[in-house]
Amino acid sequence: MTSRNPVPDSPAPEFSSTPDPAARVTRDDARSRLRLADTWRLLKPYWVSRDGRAGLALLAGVIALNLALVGVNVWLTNWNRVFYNALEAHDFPAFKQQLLAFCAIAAVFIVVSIFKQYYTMMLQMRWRTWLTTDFLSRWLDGQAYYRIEQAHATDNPDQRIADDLRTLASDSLTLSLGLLNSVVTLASFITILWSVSGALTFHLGGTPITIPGYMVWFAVLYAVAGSWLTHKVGKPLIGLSFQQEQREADFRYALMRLRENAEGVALYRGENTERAGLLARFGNIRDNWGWLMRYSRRLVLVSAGYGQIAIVFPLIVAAPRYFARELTLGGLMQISSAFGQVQGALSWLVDSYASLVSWQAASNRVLDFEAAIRATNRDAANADGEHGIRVTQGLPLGGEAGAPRSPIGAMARGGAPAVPAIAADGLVLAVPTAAQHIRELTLPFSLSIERGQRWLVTGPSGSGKSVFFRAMAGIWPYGRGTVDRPGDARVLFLPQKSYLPAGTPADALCYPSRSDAYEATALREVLRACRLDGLIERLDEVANWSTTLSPGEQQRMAFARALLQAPDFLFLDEATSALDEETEAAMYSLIRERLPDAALISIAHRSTVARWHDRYLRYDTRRGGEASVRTGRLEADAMPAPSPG
Ligand SMILES: Nc1ncnc2c1ncn2[C@@H]1O[C@H](COP(=O)(O)OP(=O)(O)OP(=O)(O)O)[C@@H](O)[C@H]1O
Repeated sequence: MTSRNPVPDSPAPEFSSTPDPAARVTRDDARSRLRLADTWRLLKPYWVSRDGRAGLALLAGVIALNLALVGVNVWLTNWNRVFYNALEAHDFPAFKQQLLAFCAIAAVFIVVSIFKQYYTMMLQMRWRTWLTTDFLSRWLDGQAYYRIEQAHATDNPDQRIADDLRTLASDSLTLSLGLLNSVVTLASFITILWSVSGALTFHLGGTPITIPGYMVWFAVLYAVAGSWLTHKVGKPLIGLSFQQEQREADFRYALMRLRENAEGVALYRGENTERAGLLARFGNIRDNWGWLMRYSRRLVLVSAGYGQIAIVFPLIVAAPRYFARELTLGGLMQISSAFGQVQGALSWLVDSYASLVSWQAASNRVLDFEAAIRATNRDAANADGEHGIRVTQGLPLGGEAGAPRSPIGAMARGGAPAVPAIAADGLVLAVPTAAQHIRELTLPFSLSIERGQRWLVTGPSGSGKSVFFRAMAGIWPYGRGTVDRPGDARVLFLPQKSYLPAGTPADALCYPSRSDAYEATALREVLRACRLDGLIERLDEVANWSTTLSPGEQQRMAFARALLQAPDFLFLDEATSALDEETEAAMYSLIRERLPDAALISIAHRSTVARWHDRYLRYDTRRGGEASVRTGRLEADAMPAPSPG
């Protein structure tokens, strides 16, 4: 039997088959660049916000604790000298005394470390909360989330909000506190090292040359060389890390889709195809990981080599003075310790490079996301009826009294409806196709939908009926023309696939309001009216209702929601397609009875729906592909026929 698993059980592959993605990303785009100015623009707003004041206070505390830790280190270095000198002098009482001193140093170190960690974590979460709230608002406001998906403007926004913002907040703090620590450590130890290292004198061409504080210069030289080399070797990792995150998110998304569509896959017995698809995505992760491994190997070679040499480097450099008996063993150990501190502080870049890489990659991903939100908002704001559908706010419903009712499709001069209505003027619907092009679905048409009217929308599958609904909802950006909507109207859309939010049936009925927005008796009543008696006792039961309820039950839930929320305009997109004819009639008669003043607009293929409507909007597809849209009065029980042309 052959296995369909495309990943062999052989030892780890060499990852050599794919081209080096680092070469690609470093060459072409911002994903791999160090974008410190842009990143700062991302980080700054929290610190000047209202919550930022508490954050600043916390930051001050954390900095103070960090400084205290540096102080403890200075204390420890001095202790080193005294302790080793006591050892060298075989001075047992001094040795015991220094052990006690060490206990005090260690106790202070432990307590300060605990609080530093605790408050740093607190600050990280405060900052992350602010960033997450801010980005969630930007993503949800103005329905940017919807337009981003339509335009495929960016990948995996969920991961950018959940993971990249977390990395950004926590690593920004860790890295900047580390940098601060390094600067303070450097300031504290450089004088110590300068004073204890003494001067080095050597002869160059017979001329004696003296370098004062020579250990300091060695430390600086060593750290600068190490940092330069690390940056040279490690820079491609930023782009690779960016891609790794993206591929991980793609894989997770594919797993989630399988979970959500478990029934469909199971019915098709699509496991093998799913496995192949999932493993292919995982293969992308592995490929990139291979390149990450290679570049990390080089980085570790540099940073580990650098760290190892740093252990003996000060001893070697100080050895001439020790063997010339200019230094005691304690002095040598103090020099070694102070050199370690200075060189360690100067090596912040080397030590933090791996974290810097993932921090910059996360920041670049958030910057990308931010740019996508901005671009989609800008496109929406720039929609002028010529380049995108313009949505305007028309007469409020309250302005209706005494206004003349317009005939079907009639518009007042200037394109605005004469009475409060949801109206389209010169509307051309389009859909995006490959490579930033759009395909127009319809010829221009105008119409006005007023309260109390009952429209049936028909036409061939794929002609653009649902797109028409989205345009009337004001969420469809592609096309031309204007959609005018009364600002105060309650408009409810029941899409083909009813949306049931996670939670209880009460949540689903009241959505998008909170579940306590309506009386429980009202909820029970609409459930009963929509023949969902079984849910009455389970109103507050949390379950995965979108997989538990049958499609017909879900459609009746949508009707119950409509009855409860009593909209002024009710759009039904094949909302009874899963119901038998008798139940369908019952649902429509409920709507007619209980919402007599509401405008009802239904998309339907079934002829039985026609009798509940008095007007029609019909798509007639032409040879060129675009559909012309006809409107008219509907005879009783008549489905509008396609036009002969
Ligand atoms: N987000 C989108 N991106 C690109 N094309 C889309 C998008 N949504 C819809 N389309 C395309 O627009 C066309 C019209 O789709 P629409 O869903 O409006 O058809 P419909 O008339 O409602 O069809 P049906 O009767 O089968 O439900 C189709 O060709 C569809 O593939």
